[in-house]
Amino acid sequence: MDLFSTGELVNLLPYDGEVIYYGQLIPADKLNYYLEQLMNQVIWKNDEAVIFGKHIITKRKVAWYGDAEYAYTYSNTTKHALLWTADLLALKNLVEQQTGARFNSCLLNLYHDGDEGMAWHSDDEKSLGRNTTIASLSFGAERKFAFKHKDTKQVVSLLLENGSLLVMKGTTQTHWLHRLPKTTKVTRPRINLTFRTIV
Ligand SMILES: O=C(O)CCC(=O)C(=O)O
Ligand SMILES: [Fe+2]
Repeated sequence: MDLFSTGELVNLLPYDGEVIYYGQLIPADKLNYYLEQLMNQVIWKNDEAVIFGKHIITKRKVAWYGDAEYAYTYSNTTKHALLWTADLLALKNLVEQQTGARFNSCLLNLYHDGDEGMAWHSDDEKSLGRNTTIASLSFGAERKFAFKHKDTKQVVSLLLENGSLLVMKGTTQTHWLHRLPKTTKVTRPRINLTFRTIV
């Protein structure tokens, strides 16, 4: 999907939030460069969570970068941000230019293949404030992404292409869950960057 030719940006959600898919933001000749750099330069760790009192370590890998060494708590565990690398700063600037929003941190996820995903959740932590804007940049394998309304249970889904940008804003996190479903069809890795604002 190429939305730049028309300049048309549509809200994918029918109500109670705003989700905008910008299509491919990263030039095709830079996609492999970024995937390789992110794979090798980012300090990846297995994610940890405490769910129903149980300590869980995910196969998916995560990293957190930002303007400062923010402490960030989710899934009952606390992480500390590392300072931006040159590549991450370049990507942040590109995303800020495109969206007109400003971000001070980024949560990165590495899914080795379709056997790894992320369950239904909203990014509604207190540290993000109300009606936060989150910009999601994807590299590598194309994956399906879905939203589900918390009350009506309506589902909206789309494909996140290599080099694409998706923005969630307004009341999206209050009213909608989102997830990255697992799939047996994908055998290649995907890296996702979610630029956020810690308030
Ligand atoms: O991998 C993705 O596309 C989304 C990740 C996500 O929802 C998150 O990090 O909160
Ligand atoms: Fe999320």
